Amino acid sequence: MRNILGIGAGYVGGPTMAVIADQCPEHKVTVVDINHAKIDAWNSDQLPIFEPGLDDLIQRVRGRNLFFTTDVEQAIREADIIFVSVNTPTKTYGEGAGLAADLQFWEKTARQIREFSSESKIVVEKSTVPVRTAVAMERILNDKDSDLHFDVLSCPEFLAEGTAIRDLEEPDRVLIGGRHETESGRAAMQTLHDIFAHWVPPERILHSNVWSAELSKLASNAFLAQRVSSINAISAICEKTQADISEVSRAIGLDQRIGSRFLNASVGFGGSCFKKDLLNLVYLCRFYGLEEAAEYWMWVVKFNEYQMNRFVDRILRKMFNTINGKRIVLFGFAFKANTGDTRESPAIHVTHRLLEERAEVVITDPRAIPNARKDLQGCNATFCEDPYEAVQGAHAIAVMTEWDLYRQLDYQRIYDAMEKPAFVFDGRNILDHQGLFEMGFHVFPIGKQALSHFSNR
Ligand SMILES: NC(=O)C1=CN([C@@H]2O[C@H](COP(=O)(O)OP(=O)(O)OC[C@H]3O[C@@H](n4cnc5c(N)ncnc54)[C@H](O)[C@@H]3O)[C@@H](O)[C@H]2O)C=CC1
Ligand SMILES: O=C(O)[C@H]1O[C@H](OP(=O)(O)OP(=O)(O)OC[C@H]2O[C@@H](n3ccc(=O)[nH]c3=O)[C@H](O)[C@@H]2O)[C@H](O)[C@@H](O)[C@@H]1O
Repeated sequence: MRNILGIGAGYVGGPTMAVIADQCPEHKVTVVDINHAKIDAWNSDQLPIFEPGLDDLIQRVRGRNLFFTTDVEQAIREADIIFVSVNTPTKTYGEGAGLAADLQFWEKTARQIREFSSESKIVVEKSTVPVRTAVAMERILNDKDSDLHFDVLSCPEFLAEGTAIRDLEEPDRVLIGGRHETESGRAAMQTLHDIFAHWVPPERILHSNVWSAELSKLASNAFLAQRVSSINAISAICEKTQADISEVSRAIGLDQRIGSRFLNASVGFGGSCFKKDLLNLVYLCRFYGLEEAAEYWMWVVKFNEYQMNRFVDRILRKMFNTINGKRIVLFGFAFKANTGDTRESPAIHVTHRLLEERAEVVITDPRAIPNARKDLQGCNATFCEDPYEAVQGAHAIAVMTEWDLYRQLDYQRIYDAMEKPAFVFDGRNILDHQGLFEMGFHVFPIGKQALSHFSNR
């Protein structure tokens, strides 16, 4: 039996450690966090995050070989292997503000590990960190005055929210970056490999040097974000030319070199990581004097901002250049479906812009209203669980999140409840546009021809 510890009980730490506990019943897995309320929630029936399949998983393993605690000191003392999944947000102060990753939580964790350890341990970077962070960690951990030795491995996490449990149980790959050149480095990599080998086929467990593993994580998110910005750039030209983005996505996605996934045009990408990791990559490129590479990745972020603004500009233009006093209902506030997470959600930016135009903004979402309330503290938006109630007297609906629920609503009932002309701006292209148009709505999808009852004159 091994004692495995996870530090950080957030969107990554909680689900990741739960899957390890489930798949490795002979090991004891402990998860610690400095946030007491979060640990209390993990120990209750109201988990701190919503993720399909998570409740059942936690029921199965909690108290068996998975334990949540705030006792950092004891947990570190007992652990053989420590996975660190603390937050690494964009720095907001000093050198690199607005671009670089803020590693203060990571460094504090490393110092705690050193302080409370009386035996050598393996430390695994699960958090997304800048390339070469492991060197700093090794230097902090491997104090010259101590006989203890810490091997630092990079094992970046690739799960996506909303599908986290499936992604963890059936990963495309697990990446283990370590120091092949030393005996203890090789042994540490093998120990981590053996944990994942409980359920991940060996050909999907890749070994590399630490720097490649760290950089692969930033590169992977940069490519995914770039793909969304690329399809969104094509959506803009579709709207001008009567090409249809769904038809274009399908056509290009059938080329096996391109692939069909992740080609959905949208109001823009959100989530806690794409922008943060792109900015971090930009910072690193600049740090190494690669100005052109930095500019290249910066454009992915800039284009995403343009796409969100384009969406609001269109609402304004189509609603006769004024939305002052008009009730606009956002269908969805989460940054994607099947999560309550709203970090960097395009809905936040869209709400602020609509409020600047003095619209009356009403927000509905099946999971994200508690987070939306926090994001919009001090703003004049209202929240409404029931979409039918939200649309009473509304002038427009803007679909922000691709929840299935919104496909299944009774749109005739909604149309009847709204002011006329009634507008739909589908920021996710999930609704039946023709059907809505036939009911009387004026429909504005992304990257497709508008279906409007007004003549073009
Ligand atoms: N959210 C996601 O889908 C993914 C996130 N990542 C990366 O994983 C890392 C964590 O992300 P999230 O789980 O979303 O963050 P999160 O904010 O949900 O969770 C981080 C947790 O670490 C805790 N923490 C901070 N310092 C601590 C300390 N010294 N001791 C104990 N606990 C401490 C915080 O209280 C918080 O609960 C980030 O680097 C992120 O880039 C990677 C893949 C997916
Ligand atoms: O490092 C991370 O945090 C994670 O970031 C993303 O996962 P996540 O942000 O949870 O969700 P995605 O499914 O990637 O969606 C990100 C954003 O892009 C948008 N998106 C995605 C796909 C698409 O075709 N179109 C589109 O607009 C989504 O709506 C969402 O706002 C990556 O997919 C994960 O591999 C990675 O581990």
